[in-house]
Amino acid sequence: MSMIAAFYSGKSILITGATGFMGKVLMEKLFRTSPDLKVIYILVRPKAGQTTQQRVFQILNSKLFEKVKEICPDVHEKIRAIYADLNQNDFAISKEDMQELLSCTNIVFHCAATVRFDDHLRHAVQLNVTATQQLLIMASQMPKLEAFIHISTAFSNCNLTHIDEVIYPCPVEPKKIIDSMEWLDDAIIDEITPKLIGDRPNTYTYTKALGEMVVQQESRNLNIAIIRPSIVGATWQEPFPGWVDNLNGPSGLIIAAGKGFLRSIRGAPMAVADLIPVDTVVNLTLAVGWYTAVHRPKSTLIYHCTSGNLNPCNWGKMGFQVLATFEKVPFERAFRRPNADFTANTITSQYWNAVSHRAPAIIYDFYLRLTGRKPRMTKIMNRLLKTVSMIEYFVNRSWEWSTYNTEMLMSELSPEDQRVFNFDVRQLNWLEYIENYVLGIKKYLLKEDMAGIPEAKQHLKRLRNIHYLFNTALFLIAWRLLIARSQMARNVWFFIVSFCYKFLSYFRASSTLKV
Ligand SMILES: CCCCCCCCCCCCCCCCCCCCCCCCCC(=O)SCCNC(=O)CCNC(=O)[C@H](O)C(C)(C)COP(=O)(O)OP(=O)(O)OC[C@H]1O[C@@H](n2cnc3c(N)ncnc32)[C@H](O)[C@@H]1OP(=O)(O)O
Ligand SMILES: NC(=O)C1=CN([C@@H]2O[C@H](COP(=O)(O)OP(=O)(O)OC[C@H]3O[C@@H](n4cnc5c(N)ncnc54)[C@H](OP(=O)(O)O)[C@@H]3O)[C@@H](O)[C@H]2O)C=CC1
Repeated sequence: MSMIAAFYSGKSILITGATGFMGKVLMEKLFRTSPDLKVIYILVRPKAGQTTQQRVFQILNSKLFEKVKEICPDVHEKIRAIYADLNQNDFAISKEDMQELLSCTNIVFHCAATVRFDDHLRHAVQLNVTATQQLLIMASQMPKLEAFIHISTAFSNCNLTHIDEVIYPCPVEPKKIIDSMEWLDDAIIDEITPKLIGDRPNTYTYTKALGEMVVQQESRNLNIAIIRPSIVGATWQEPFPGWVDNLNGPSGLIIAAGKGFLRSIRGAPMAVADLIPVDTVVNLTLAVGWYTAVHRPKSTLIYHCTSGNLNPCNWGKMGFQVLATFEKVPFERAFRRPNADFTANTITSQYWNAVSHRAPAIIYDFYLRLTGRKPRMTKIMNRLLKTVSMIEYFVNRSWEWSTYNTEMLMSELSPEDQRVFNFDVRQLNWLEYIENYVLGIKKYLLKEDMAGIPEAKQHLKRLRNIHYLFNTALFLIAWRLLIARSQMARNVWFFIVSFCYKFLSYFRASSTLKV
């Protein structure tokens, strides 16, 4: 019997960010391994015209929860969706709901965050810092609370190259930042943002670092742990391989490459691609919840959930495998044939941006205009290039994260728990994982049918022919213009033509002699 699964039985668990990528996988695993848990409270806001209940209904009816519904048929009754907006005071939770949360919660998993790299500092601070502080104040009023698990990111200290499982202080105290966000206007915040974030690349990593400091400062006598995952990707094994439902991290860029929009990224092929499957992160999170509650470590432990030091894979290898998978299972209706590359050189990268990204978009928009349609490709390309510029920081560097606490925890687990809550990335086969990731993107994100693969391959063949035809035409036009203008080009041209003529005459003569 798994000790971790048994621990969560009968428990009331509060999850923030349960409608997000990681939150859904966390809920799924909890229900699947501990179907006897008492209740999962989730803080949800209405979104995109859906009420909180409709959102929960949609999640439970998704492919991800198919297995859960077999194992835990009353899953609908065990989820209690509580209306909440983490941007508001007291999260806008009603008095009755707040009372219930405070008196019943045993474990808190705090996953909610804004993960946008370019979020305005005010909003990023509100969600990643102030909301964390408020949640900790709530947690301190929960008499039955056994553990509070905060999800941070391995990149919260990406300004360093070697990162230990400790909290590094930021120059300005989080409380001062929180206070200043209340009275500074947007223009001034915009001005001071680069100075505040310093050598971090964006407001996301900066506010996640502040969030960790808040956790440390507000921990009081709570049992707290922090998990720092690196780049979270599709599921490795559970509940099935390749599940993914958003465009964050590499997923959106894999689509862009597979559809032929993305042809080049300024990135170092040898830099470590520190990806970590979402089910691995969830397994570690649940193991940490158990360990923190049962063993009550004296201080707040930080767990790095990374792959680089135990089982490294670099961007070059990853990109190569992504492209190899496109050969077998191409995406439908590609704009161009997938053929992306990592370029370390800035000038080469700018050249490819102009030739392989912007020029085809302009030509395609011209074609759309000619055929009476609305041009859209330049807009798509600009957005893609903006996204690429934001991730460049992460694909041009390697980091080293120490994983002592994570390895210590692994050794504390029973063999059964090591199997059920496996977070040992040494067992991960990258080539298989990446192939399943690409397949998962095709199935669960793009919702493309496998039956369409022959047609997709046919389409790629047509694109290849158009590409050859286009290049030949372009070459002939350029050559024709050149020989019209330059004597030297004309000389070269006559030389080639006479050489070919002599070559052919020689062969004709020698074959006649043989006969
Ligand atoms: C030898 C051979 C080699 C061969 C090589 C071949 C290569 C082979 C191929 C490639 C292989 C692998 C590649 C490697 C990649 C590495 C990734 C590393 C990531 C590292 C992250 C690490 C950080 C730490 C991790 C963490 O801790 S946190 C998680 C990370 N957080 C995020 O990933 C949020 C990002 N996003 C945003 O920051 C915002 O999205 C924003 C982008 C500002 C836009 O913002 P905005 O312009 O306002 O517009 P949106 O409304 O947001 O979106 C507007 C439109 O763009 C869409 N779109 C949103 N996103 C993305 C996205 N990603 N990718 C694509 N599209 C996206 C959205 O669908 C909407 O499309 P539409 O619906 O309009 O059609
Ligand atoms: N994805 C990754 O690569 C990595 C993620 N992380 C961390 O993991 C955690 C989970 O990330 P992930 O699941 O990928 O992120 P998602 O963007 O998928 O999910 C974010 C969650 O936070 C919720 N949320 C955001 N704003 C509010 C709000 N105002 N009120 C209530 N809920 C809100 C979202 O709700 P809604 O659905 O309503 O928007 C959603 O449930 C985050 O803390 C992130 O920093 C760390 C490393 C890597």
